[in-house]
Amino acid sequence: MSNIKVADDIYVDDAVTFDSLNLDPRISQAIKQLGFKNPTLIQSKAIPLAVEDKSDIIAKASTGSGKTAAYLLPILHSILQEYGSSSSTHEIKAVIFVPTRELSNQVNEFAKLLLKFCGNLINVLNLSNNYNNQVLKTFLDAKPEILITTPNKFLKLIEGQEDSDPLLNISDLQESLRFITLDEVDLILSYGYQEDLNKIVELLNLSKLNVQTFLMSATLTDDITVTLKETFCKNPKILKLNDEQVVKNKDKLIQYYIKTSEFDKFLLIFIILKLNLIKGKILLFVNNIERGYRLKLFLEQFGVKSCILNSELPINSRLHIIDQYNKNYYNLLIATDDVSSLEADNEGPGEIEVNQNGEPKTEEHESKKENDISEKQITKNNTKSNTNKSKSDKEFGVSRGVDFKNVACVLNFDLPTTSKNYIHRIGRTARANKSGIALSFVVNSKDWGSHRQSSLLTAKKDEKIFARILNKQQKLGLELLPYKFNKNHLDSFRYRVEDAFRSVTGTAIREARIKELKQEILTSDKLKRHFEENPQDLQILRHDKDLHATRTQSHLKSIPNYLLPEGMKADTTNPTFVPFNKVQKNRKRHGKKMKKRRGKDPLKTFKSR
Ligand SMILES: Nc1ncnc2c1ncn2[C@@H]1O[C@H](COP(=O)(O)OP(=O)(O)OP(=O)(O)O)[C@@H](O)[C@H]1O
Repeated sequence: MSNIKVADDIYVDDAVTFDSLNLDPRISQAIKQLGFKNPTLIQSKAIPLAVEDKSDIIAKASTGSGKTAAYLLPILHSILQEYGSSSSTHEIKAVIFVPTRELSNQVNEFAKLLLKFCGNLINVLNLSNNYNNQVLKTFLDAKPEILITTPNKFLKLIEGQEDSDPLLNISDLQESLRFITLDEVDLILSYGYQEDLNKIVELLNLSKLNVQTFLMSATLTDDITVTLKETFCKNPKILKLNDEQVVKNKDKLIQYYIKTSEFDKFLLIFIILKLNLIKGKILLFVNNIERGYRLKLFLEQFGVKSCILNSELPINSRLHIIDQYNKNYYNLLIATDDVSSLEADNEGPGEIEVNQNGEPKTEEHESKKENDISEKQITKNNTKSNTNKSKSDKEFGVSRGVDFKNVACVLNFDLPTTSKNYIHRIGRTARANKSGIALSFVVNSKDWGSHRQSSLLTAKKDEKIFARILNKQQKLGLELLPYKFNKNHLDSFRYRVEDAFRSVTGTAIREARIKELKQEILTSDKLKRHFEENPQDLQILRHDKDLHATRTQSHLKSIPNYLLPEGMKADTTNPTFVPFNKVQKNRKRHGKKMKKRRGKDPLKTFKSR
């Protein structure tokens, strides 16, 4: 059996078996091997409609409800039915559009698992891999049955570019294409791919083709549905399976919040991590890349290891980080959920949009003269953090679609800028029958801007967004609880936290960012070939190494006994008491182990070819 995670019980449709769906036996065999016993609700509804009625499908179903298989299974089954046991000629039959490279990779991996027993009958090409034109041409000439791509990449292939002719021939495609999927369709649109999609539809002359479409998302507004329906579908079946499912899941996911000032977020995260208040793996979201490094460097001073994931890192590193996180190599992943690319909430009146800096746009904001000095400075800081945006990957996204495994807690260090994105972020935990918590820091409006270095533009609207989040969750019968802790403990740690925070200067952050980038580029490009040949070496390559961009203050790494809250203090009268910072001993042993391993570090022994 594969070690792939299975969907949460609440999504599974016990009344239907995979056998009753009469899928091709080669696929049924693969499904068995994945350990999937019954289809999920969205699968049991969508598959017969797609396979037997050949209907177009528009599906709105919760995160983690198995939407990927709901469109992949009918597509694979139909191609296999057409090919039978052999196919003399390969043809491009399906294009799966995704918003991000992370998702592209995930769909690719999943499709390959489903095709395990099909030999080379159906080939899949993941276009998020950076192939050069010659290699790409060779791959495309082999006519892989399924292309997984962002709309922009696909458009380049059919339109050609300044320096190259189109790599895909439109009339061939018009002849062969049978399926189009838009996965996480609303995100595809909010990533600015609408224009690309329009051009693709026009170039392919889609309305004249006999193509079956699948439009999938967890959050799909009626407006989007109407627009897409007209452009892509012919009499689609619309399946909406969200909200009741979320409600059923309410015992598994507990949502907390803490109202705080901006600086106290750093104090809180220090306490939560250093006092081990959350058990298990944490996926922490910040709203821009600079924040991620600031937090990493801040935590590093207390000996708290973390790993960074953002759009600036090369795609190979990003995929490797997600893979290692899923294999439990890291306890804390700091992911940048770049709010400038996030969509606005479509909640009717009071709807908000976000601008380049992640600042929610409102009429009031647009017209207001920004004459508040502190606000100007914060704007400058926040803008600076985005100046490298051109170098970052537009096709990056982790709050949507990515199947992070075993996340015990989603921690919104920075609150998202829309309630919709909140739903997507918290959907990364309490998956696959596991329970989880979501904890969100909400900045009090009155405190916003009072501490310039820790301030973030998007936090100015935290209370407004939070009200919307509460409202949306309440409609689903869910609640957000205040996270209870003793506020007096904050003050005893304030001095150390301020000290550590001061060391994380703008220069330190810039240096850390460059250092990590260089490290990751080296990892990504030069070592790619080495790792292809020696996959076992990948295990040694960790992404949570200290960046050491700040002055080291070793006294900060452990908490003196007198600062610990009652109950965590070492009981010197009791010889069996295990003190809070017992890890020191293990760390030594661990250190030895690492020393031994270091000899094998491919970064140190690798010779470029
Ligand atoms: N029938 C099934 N039985 C058990 N597990 C399943 C089944 N179908 C899919 N899964 C598993 O459920 C998990 C979630 O599936 P998937 O990623 O397709 O969900 P999703 O609806 O696309 O979620 P998101 O919107 O978060 O991307 C995956 O780990 C997948 O392997």
